[in-house]
Amino acid sequence: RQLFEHFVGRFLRRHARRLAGFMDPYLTVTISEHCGERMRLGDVYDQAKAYLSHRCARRARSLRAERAARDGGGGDRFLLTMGDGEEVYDVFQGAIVWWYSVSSGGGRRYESPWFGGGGGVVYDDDRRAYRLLFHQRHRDLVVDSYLPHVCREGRAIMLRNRRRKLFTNAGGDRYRKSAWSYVAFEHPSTFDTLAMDPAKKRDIMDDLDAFRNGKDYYARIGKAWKRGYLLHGPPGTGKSTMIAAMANYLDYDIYDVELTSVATNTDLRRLFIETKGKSIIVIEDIDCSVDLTGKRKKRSPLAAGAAEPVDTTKDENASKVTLSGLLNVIDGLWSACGGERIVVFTTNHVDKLDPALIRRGRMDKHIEMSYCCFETFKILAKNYLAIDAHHLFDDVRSLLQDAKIKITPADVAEHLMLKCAAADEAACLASLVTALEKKAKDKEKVEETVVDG
Ligand SMILES: Nc1ncnc2c1ncn2[C@@H]1O[C@H](COP(=O)(O)OP(=O)(O)OP(=O)(O)O)[C@@H](O)[C@H]1O
Ligand SMILES: [Mg+2]
Repeated sequence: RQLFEHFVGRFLRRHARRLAGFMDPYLTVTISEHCGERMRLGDVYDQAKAYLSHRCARRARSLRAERAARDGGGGDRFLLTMGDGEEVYDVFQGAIVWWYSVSSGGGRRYESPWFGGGGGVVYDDDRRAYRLLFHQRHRDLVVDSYLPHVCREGRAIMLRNRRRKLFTNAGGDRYRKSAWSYVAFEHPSTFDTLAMDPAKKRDIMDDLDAFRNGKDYYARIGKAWKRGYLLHGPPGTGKSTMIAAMANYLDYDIYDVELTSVATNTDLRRLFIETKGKSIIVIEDIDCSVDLTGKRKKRSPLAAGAAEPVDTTKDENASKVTLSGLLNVIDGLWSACGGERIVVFTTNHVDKLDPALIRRGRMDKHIEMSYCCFETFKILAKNYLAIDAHHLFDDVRSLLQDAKIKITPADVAEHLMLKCAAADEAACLASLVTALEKKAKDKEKVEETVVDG
C-alpha cells in the first residue's frame, strides 16, 4: 500500500501540475527583497517597489508608509508602497499584469548597531517579495520589455527621490557586513556660493557636465567611466568646499576614504568595489595619509646601516596600504567596476606627491585653489553680506590686486561674517581692510629685513 501510494501520488502530482498548466494559463515571476548573490536582485526589488509606489500604489487599498528619502528622515512627506497581501494591476502595451505584495512574515527583530542602518533602530526581518502574474501569451513581452521597463523607471524614480549619502570607512570593525557606513549628506555648498575665478569655475562645471553625459563617449574611446581631480592649494582655500559643491551639482554621493583606517591593499580594493556609481570618492590630504612615497617596502634596519634595531611592533596596526595598491584601485583593472565615479584627491603640498599618482589618466584635472583675488572677494561679499558694491571695495581691490596681499578665502569669510545683530556690512569690510593693511605692513617689514640682510 505504501509503494502504491508513493507511485500513484507522484504520478498524480506530476500530471496534476501539467493539467493545471492547461487550465491555468497564468505565469508568475517572484522578485524577492533579499537574495544570496550579493543583493543584486535586491536592487531589482527596490526598483520594482519604487515603480509600483509611483504607478500603482494609488489603486491599492492597504498601504505601507515610509519616510520619503528626500526629506532626510526628519521631514513630513511619506512614500506609500503596497501593503502585504495587496494586489494591483498595471497595463503595458495593451497587456494587463497583476502585482502582489507577499511577505514570509517571519517577523524576526534585531537591533542594528550601525548608524548607517539607523543607529540602534529595531529592524523587522520579514522577507518580502513582489509576485508578478501575467498571461502566458505575454511571456516575451513581460520578460523582454516590461521587466526592463519597470527597472528603468524604478531606477529613475529612486534617483529623483534618493537622499544623498556621505559614506565613511573609518570607525568600522570586522563584524560589519559592508565596509562603509553613512550619514545623510547635507552640505549646503554650491558652485554659486563657491568663491573662485568665474572662468575657472565655468571650466570645472563644463568638465563635470561632459563627464556626466559622457557614458557613450567613454565607451567609444575604451576608457573606464571615471575621472580624477586633484585639488591642491594652501589650507582654507576651499578644497573641501569644492568637493561638496561638486557633489551637489552632480547629485552624487560622497565616499570619504580614510586611508589610515585601511589595513591592507586588499581592504582598499574591497572598499572601492563596494562603492556605487554616481559617486565621488574622496581622499583628503593624500600627502599625509599614509606613506605613499613610492617605496613599496621599508628597508630593513640592518641593510640601511642602522646601529640599533628598530622596534617594529608599535607599527603593527599601521596601514599597510602602498602606493602601488592605491594606483591599482584608481586606475587598474578594478577601477572600471561600477562606472560613473569621480576620484578626488586633495593636498596642501602637490610637490610632495609621487608623479605616478597624479599623472593624467589618474588625476585628469589638476585644480589649484589659491589665495583670495578681488573676484573671489566679490563673490564672498555677495554671499555673506548680500552686496555687490561698497566704497570700501576700492581699498580691498588695491590691497589684493596692487599690493598682492595673500589671504585665504576662509580668512576673508571670517571677517565678512555678521557675528552679532549690531554688526553691519561697513563694520565687516572695515575689519577686513584693517587685517589686509596689517598684512601689508608685515610684508613690507619682511622685505625691508631681507634688503638690509
Ligand atoms: N573658495 C571658497 N569659497 C567659499 N567659501 C570658502 C572658500 N574657501 C574657503 N571657504 C570657507 O572657509 C572654510 C574652510 O574651507 P575648506 O574647508 O574648504 O578649506 P580647505 O581648502 O579644504 O582647507 P584644508 O586644506 O585645511 O582642508 C569653509 O567652511 C568655507 O566656508
Ligand atoms: Mg579640507
